[in-house]
Amino acid sequence: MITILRTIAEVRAWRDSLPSTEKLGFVPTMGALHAGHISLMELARRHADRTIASIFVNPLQFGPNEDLSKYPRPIEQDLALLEAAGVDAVFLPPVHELYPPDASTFVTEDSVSSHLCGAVRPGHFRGVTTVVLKLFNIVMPDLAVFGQKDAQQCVVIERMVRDLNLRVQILRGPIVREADGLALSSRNIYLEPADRQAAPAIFRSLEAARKAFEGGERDAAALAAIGRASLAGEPRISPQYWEVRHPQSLEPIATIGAEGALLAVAAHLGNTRLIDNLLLG
Ligand SMILES: Nc1ncnc2c1ncn2[C@@H]1O[C@H](COP(=O)(O)OP(=O)(O)OP(=O)(O)O)[C@@H](O)[C@H]1O
Ligand SMILES: CC(C)(CO)[C@@H](O)C(=O)[O-]
Ligand code: BAL
Repeated sequence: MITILRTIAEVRAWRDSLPSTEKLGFVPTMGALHAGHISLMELARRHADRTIASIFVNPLQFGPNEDLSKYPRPIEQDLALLEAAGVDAVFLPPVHELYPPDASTFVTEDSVSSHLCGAVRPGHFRGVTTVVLKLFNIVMPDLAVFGQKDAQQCVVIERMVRDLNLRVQILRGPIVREADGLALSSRNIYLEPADRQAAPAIFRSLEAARKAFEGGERDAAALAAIGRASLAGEPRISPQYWEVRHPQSLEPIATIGAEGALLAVAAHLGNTRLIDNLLLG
C-alpha cells in the first residue's frame, strides 16, 4: 500500500524511518497524473531504493488570470496510478501546510527564469523555485526527477540546485507523447475536440525545424522561421513564442554550435496554453 502523508511532520517521520543506506527518489507533481508522470516515477524507481511523489497545485506559480481554480484534481485516480507504479509514499499537503498566511520568504532565480515562459508568466518561476526548495527541505531526497516537457523548469531547478549548493541530484525524464506527437499534459483535457485534433501541429513544427537542422541548417533565425511557418499553417493555434535558445543559458543564439540548442514553443488553443520543446545536438 502506498503511504499517504499530509503534513510536514508526517513526511519527516516517514523519512526518518528509512534506513540511512537507502537512496530516496522524489517526483514533485501537480497531480492529474498521466503516462508522462508515471515515466518519471519509473525513472526515480530505477535510480533509488524508495520513491516518494508529491501532489500539490501550487497557488504561488499561477498568475491571477490563470487556471488555478479549474486545474484538474482527480485525487483518487492519481493515488491508484501511483500505487500501481510502485511508488512508496505520496505527500498531499493542503495549501496552509506549505504557506502560512504571513509567509514572506521566497526563492528567486534571476537569469534563466527571465526568458521564454518567465517572460509571459511573471512570478511563475518564483513560485516554482520557492515550492520546490520547500519540498526538497521537507522530503530531503537524494535525487529528484523532472520532465523535459517543462524544459525551462529543468534549467531553472538545476541552476537553483547549483547556486544554493543543494545536496540533491536532478534527473530529467524524456517527453512522453501521444501517438500523434502531442506531448502529454494535464492541460490537454481542456482541449475542445477540434483543438485536440489541431494540437499535434506544435510537435510537427518542432520536427520541421529538426529536419532542417539534420539537413545542415545551423542558422537559428532560419530554423525559427521554418518552425513558425509550419505552425502558421494551423489557424486554431496562436503561438505565444517559438524560439531557438542556448540549452543552458536560454539566451537567444545566432548559430547552433557544439552545445546544441533548445527549440521551445508555447501556444494557445482556445483558452488552453500548451508548451513543447525539442533539444538539438
Ligand atoms: N509528457 C510528459 N513527459 C514527461 N514528463 C512530463 C510530461 N508532462 C509533464 N511532465 C513532468 O511531470 C512533472 C509534473 O508536471 P505537472 O504536474 O505540471 O504536469 P503537466 O502535465 O506538465 O501539467 P501542465 O498541464 O500543468 O503543464 C514535471 O516535471 C513535468 O515536466
Ligand atoms: C515542479 C512542480 C511540481 C512545482 O509545483 C510543477 O511546476 C510541475 O508540476 O511541473
Ligand atoms: N508543469 C508546469 C506547471 C505549470 O504550468 O504551472
